[in-house]
Amino acid sequence: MAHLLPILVPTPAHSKIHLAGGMLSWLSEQTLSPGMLVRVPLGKREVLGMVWDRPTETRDTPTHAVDADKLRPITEALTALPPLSESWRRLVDFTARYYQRSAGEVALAALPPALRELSGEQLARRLKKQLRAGPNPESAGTPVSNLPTLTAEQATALEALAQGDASAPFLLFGATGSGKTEVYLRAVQAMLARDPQAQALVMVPEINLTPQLEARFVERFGAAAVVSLHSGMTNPQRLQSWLAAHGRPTEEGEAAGVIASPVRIVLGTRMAIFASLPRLRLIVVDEEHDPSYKQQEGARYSARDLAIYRGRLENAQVILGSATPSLESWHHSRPAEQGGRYVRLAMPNRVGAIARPDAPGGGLPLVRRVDMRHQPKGAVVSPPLLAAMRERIARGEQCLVFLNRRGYAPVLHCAECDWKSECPHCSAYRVFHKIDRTLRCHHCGYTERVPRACPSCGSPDIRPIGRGTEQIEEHLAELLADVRRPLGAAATGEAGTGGGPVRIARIDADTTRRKGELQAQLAQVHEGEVDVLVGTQMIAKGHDFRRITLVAVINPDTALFSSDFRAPERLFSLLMQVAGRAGRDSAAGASEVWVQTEQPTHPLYEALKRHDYPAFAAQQLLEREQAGLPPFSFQALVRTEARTQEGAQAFLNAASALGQDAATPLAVTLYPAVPMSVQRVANVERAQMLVESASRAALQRFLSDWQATLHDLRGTPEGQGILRWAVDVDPLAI
Ligand SMILES: Nc1ncnc2c1ncn2[C@@H]1O[C@H](COP(=O)(O)OP(=O)(O)OP(=O)(O)O)[C@@H](O)[C@H]1O
Ligand SMILES: [Zn+2]
Repeated sequence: MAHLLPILVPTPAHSKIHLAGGMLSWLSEQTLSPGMLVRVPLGKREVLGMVWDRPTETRDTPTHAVDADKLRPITEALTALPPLSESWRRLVDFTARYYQRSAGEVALAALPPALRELSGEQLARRLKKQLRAGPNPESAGTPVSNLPTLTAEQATALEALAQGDASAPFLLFGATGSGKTEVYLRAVQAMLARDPQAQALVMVPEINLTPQLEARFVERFGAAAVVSLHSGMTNPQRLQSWLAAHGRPTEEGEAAGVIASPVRIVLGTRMAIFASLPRLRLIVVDEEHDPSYKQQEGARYSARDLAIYRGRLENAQVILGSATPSLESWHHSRPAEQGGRYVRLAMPNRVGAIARPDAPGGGLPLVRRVDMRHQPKGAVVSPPLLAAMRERIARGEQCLVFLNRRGYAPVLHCAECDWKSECPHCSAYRVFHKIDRTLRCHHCGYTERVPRACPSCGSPDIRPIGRGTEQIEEHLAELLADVRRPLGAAATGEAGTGGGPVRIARIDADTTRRKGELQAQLAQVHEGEVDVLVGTQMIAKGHDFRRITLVAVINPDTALFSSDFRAPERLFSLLMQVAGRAGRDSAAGASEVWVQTEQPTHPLYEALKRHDYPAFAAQQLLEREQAGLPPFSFQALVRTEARTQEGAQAFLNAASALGQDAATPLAVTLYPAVPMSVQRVANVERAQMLVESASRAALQRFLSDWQATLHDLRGTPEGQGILRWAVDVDPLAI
């Protein structure tokens, strides 16, 4: 007898099936349990699908009308692969519901792309191969012997973690260099020892931090115990990691779906939150405040927030770690009497400082502000900063110069006619890159040779305005041309280049395009072959540089005046992170952070000077509360793209008018449509509309009812001009 199976398939975002949750029905001769992969005919194509749970009254997955004549059989079932777990499926359901997408889209996007290509037979062969070749991950959890002695702060935090249960997530609030990674390593170790089957998931915000983390975990637990999952991997590599984490069927129990030896530790970026981890017991989210945890297309999920949800589903302990937590997480970790739900663990001191209690400020660098209003006009690097850098270099120490803007200059300008290097396709300027003499749009990629004369009036007097990392690198080379590296053996690096000229290196997206370049450049810094490192936020976070004793921030002020209410939070955490790269080796002399600013008394810099995140957070939260902003309210953005700005806004305003009756009783506010801050990209006009409520439940309720309205609008005159629209729940950039 044939069985009727509900199956999730990937569906185009605006189709009717999508609205129905992306679920359709097919016939199958075998009974297949939910979570199994199948290949099914869909229209003229054949696609990968996943058997899903039957909708129940309690779960409001809409049922798709079944037309008996049109029912088709599945092509095949990929029975070699054990089904995805119940809690994995509930994670997908939740993600789809919360972020207003279809479960089909979320589920299929969460699988490694290479799975889509494999037939049942090919997959079975792969699994057999992996079974034969695979190491035995069960041997993991017995780490190397000579572990560092824990600091008192680390020991206290670990004790609390050991006593905690999965019901309350932890926020590990640890200064930069306080040894948070060691806490993660020990927490994972303890979990693996306690439960011989347990799996741990450790997430970092950026791919460029995974090799470093992987090295530390592999060193501790052995290569067999660890796999990585991130978008920098090839499809076959990703499939292999994914299968290792999912576990294979035991040789005897293939049909029974018995899983053997899934790998114990998965390290990854945000996508790893959807890894199949059938025995997940611990989730670590490092640098939990980082905006990279938010997916910016498709289902716009926050991997940090999903970690909390998944922890609850799987009964797994969750540890969020940061020196500058997101204000949301900070607020959740207020004392329980005040309604806090997370447990806050503080590690205010650096590892080195604990060994040397005389070190001031917990071993954190001294922050100095340079008032740029009192410096020579036009100075890019102020004289006192330059003098300090020369001194450091002469002593064989390294300096890091941070500027969050790549290229040579953000604009090229004609003094004669006021022409600027605007992008013809975007409402933005093209950036001047001197190295290859190009003008490049950082939004659409449009690139041209730099003109010899002004394209508008022909004047040869065209000049760069403002500066990027390329220019700072060039400028510093001139300013430091007469400085020699010291001759002492300790400071000359492997290459023995003492007495030679100063070495300046630049690390940003332009210097690290090719695979391996970033790692090679970082290695040079670690080996002491570089005296001055210039870079963007790419070098600001996470790296454990041992010889940097001076960090300079060239021009952070612009972020103080942004219209985005999260700009100060982002700036503060970026500055704390970059400051955290200085003086990580306690053996080095006192380290410093120099901030060049025209607003030296700004409260943000005052708090930075004291390394006082709690004071900064308290002040920001007070402002947010008074203004009714997150975390005291909940937001979603609807974004549209159209050929004209009027078209983009017309859709939003029509949607708003149609939603008003439902919004009012729920106390949901619909704001007017506005152009996005970069209004036009690649000749497409963009607009957005904010939806806000003091209640998360009310906002959710409104959005899910409103979805159908938005879908239907596409067929009306107001919807005609629209190319795309999307809902972003809990948006990070407004
Ligand atoms: N108990 C310890 N004893 C000696 N060294 C330690 C100890 N714990 C950590 N370290 C070392 O201290 C340095 C800083 O630790 P780690 O990188 O874990 O800091 P972190 O808190 O993650 O910093 P950041 O937030 O800046 O990334 C590392 O080189 C690490 O090996
Ligand atoms: Zn452009």
